[in-house]
Amino acid sequence: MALLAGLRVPARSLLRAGARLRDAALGRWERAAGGGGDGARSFGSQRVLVEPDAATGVAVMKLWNPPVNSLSLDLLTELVISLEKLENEKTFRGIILTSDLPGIFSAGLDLTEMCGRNPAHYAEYWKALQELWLRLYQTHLVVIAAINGASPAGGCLLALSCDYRVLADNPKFIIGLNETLLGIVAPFWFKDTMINTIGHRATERALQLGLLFRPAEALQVGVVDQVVPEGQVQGAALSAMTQWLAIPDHARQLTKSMMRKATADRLLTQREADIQNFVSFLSRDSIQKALQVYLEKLRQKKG
Ligand SMILES: CCCCC/C=C/C(=O)SCCNC(=O)CCNC(=O)[C@H](O)C(C)(C)COP(=O)(O)OP(=O)(O)OC[C@H]1O[C@@H](n2cnc3c(N)ncnc32)[C@H](O)[C@@H]1OP(=O)(O)O
Repeated sequence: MALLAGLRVPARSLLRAGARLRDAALGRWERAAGGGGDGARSFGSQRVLVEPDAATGVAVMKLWNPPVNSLSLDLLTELVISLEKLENEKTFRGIILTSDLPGIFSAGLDLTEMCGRNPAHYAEYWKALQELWLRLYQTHLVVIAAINGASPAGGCLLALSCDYRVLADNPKFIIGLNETLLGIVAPFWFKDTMINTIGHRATERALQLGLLFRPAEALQVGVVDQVVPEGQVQGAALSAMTQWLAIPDHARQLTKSMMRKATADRLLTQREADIQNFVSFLSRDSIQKALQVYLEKLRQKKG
């Protein structure tokens, strides 16, 4: 709780109010001044701020969906649009993906999109998630995750879909695919993305146990490539970017495609079936109950 003009106001409400104010003030991020170097203007949407630097060809993409950057339908849609926009600009060769919320990279899929809705909504939501993953995983741009906060489940998937991961060293910044802890199952393409990063055995253990790794463990198992002190994440990501961008684009892009195509194709060939699986899984009473109990626990945590 925080004290405001003699009233006791929950800290979270203040954060939300502040968030709304900032949103209004920035006019959906379309700031005339722009944050990018070389005269490039910031652009983006309500939940995704893009700071392009035309001089280096690198854009910093910041997630901002308070309170925890959960991957709501809106955020997924806005991410796809921002990514597509950068891909279509010849000037850009790399993206640093990070969060604009303190202490949170992304809390993963938005549980409120998965609870108490109708099958059509679940289908639309899952299709949007597939869309984002397919685009992020296969983009010809170099994408480096500057993970400056907790990154469970879908948040971890986002990071794993990038080319390189830098994590800030804070024991609260856990990362992993913890779906089993919620009584749900990580889909095959989440699993494949992790296998491609840390191997089969480490993935099997991580997925069955729903492991959320602290920075040192995440580095050891290979979920992230680098751990740096808090405050140095973006700088370290930019340094890593220099190395990636030193490679001729065509050679690196063809290699990326060669490494990732089979995994992406596996989803592409069964997209509709994957949506139907998700809808029917989520429509089970037992799953709805498990998700509601989990969400309730999260809500009561601070009480
Ligand atoms: C069925 C097929 C499988 C699909 C695959 C699923 C993938 C997923 O991604 S499922 C989502 C998994 N995510 C999690 O398990 C993370 C849950 N959240 C947390 O552990 C924590 O919130 C945190 C570590 C990310 C941040 O902690 P903290 O800063 O202490 O914030 P609070 O826990 O107090 O949460 C604040 C606020 O946000 C709500 N919330 C948290 N996570 C989610 C979420 N994933 N979706 C929707 N809402 C979320 C939380 O309930 C609080 O709400 P209020 O009480 O209304 O303020």
